Amino acid sequence: MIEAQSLTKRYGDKLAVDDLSFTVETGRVTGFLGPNGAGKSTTMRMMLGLDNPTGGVVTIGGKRYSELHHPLRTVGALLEARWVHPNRSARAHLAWMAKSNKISPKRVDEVLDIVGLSEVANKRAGGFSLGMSQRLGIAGALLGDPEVLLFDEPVNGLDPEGILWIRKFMQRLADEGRTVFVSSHLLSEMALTATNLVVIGKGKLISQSTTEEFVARATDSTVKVRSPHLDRLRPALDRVGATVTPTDDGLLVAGVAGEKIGELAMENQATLHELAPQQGSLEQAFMQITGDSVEYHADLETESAEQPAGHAAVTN
Ligand SMILES: Nc1ncnc2c1ncn2[C@@H]1O[C@H](COP(=O)(O)OP(=O)(O)OP(=O)(O)O)[C@@H](O)[C@H]1O
Repeated sequence: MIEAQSLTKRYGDKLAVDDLSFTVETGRVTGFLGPNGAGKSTTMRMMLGLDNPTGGVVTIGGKRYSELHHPLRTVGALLEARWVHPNRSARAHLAWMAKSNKISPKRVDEVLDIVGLSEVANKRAGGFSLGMSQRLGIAGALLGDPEVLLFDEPVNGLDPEGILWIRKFMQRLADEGRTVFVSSHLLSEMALTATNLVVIGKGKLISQSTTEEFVARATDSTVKVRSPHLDRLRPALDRVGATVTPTDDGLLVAGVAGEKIGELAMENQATLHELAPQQGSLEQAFMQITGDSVEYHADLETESAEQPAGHAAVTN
């Protein structure tokens, strides 16, 4: 289990992580979600003792990183910029890591096999594709057979096959009883990968819950309404304080239950052609829960513009 308590990191004037408290459970994939600059990498660096908190503490299995006797046997990490000597083979790289961490050399071939790199084990890592490099990074993280694994934006830049592989692999690690904590700014990716979510924005905790709860909380109250008499219904909805968004063929109504909308329609003699609670996507939930956070909205727009088709169109 990972536990952050009032974790804070200040860089000069910039509060990168602001009084952040959350727990990450064993045997699950927990997504660490937030837009670029939210403080995810900084938090992960503090978990790994690569950065010192300005305040608060983060522990892994009850201990700070600096207190771990064999860190690599407790926590393995794949950080964004993983350095591998380009002329070294995958096997040589892992053998060097194993040696410097007093891990049996036998483990090198085991982890190469686990990540599916056995056939290219003697090839130069410099010639590896991004997907293969990520696998090599994961092999390194697994060397000490750790209970806890941290992945910082592991699918960034990967093709669909690479993304699928990482997703399944993380699920397998969690099924083995490990704690898997994975950061991403891709909400739709997290909806498919993580059962739990820790969501942050501007260094602060926004939400900690299961992915299902996170989506349900925001989307239960959104109802699609179609009616030939919207001119009569809309003012009534406004009067009860509903948030109304016009769509191509009707309205999306938030903040008022479907039953109440039905009653308002009857009272105002508006025929209803459709009254449908919406099963929202994680993106919608995110927008609702983060409210008017400009930073998030900007990020979501960029994201939907950048994501390949099929990757963005994921609902829960
Ligand atoms: N070494 C540093 N010195 C100064 N500011 C920093 C440093 N590292 C991070 N920051 C700032 O702290 C904030 C949080 O950055 P961080 O990289 O942790 O966010 P992130 O959520 O991981 O974003 P990204 O997805 O872009 O990596 C940002 O505003 C960043 O510019």
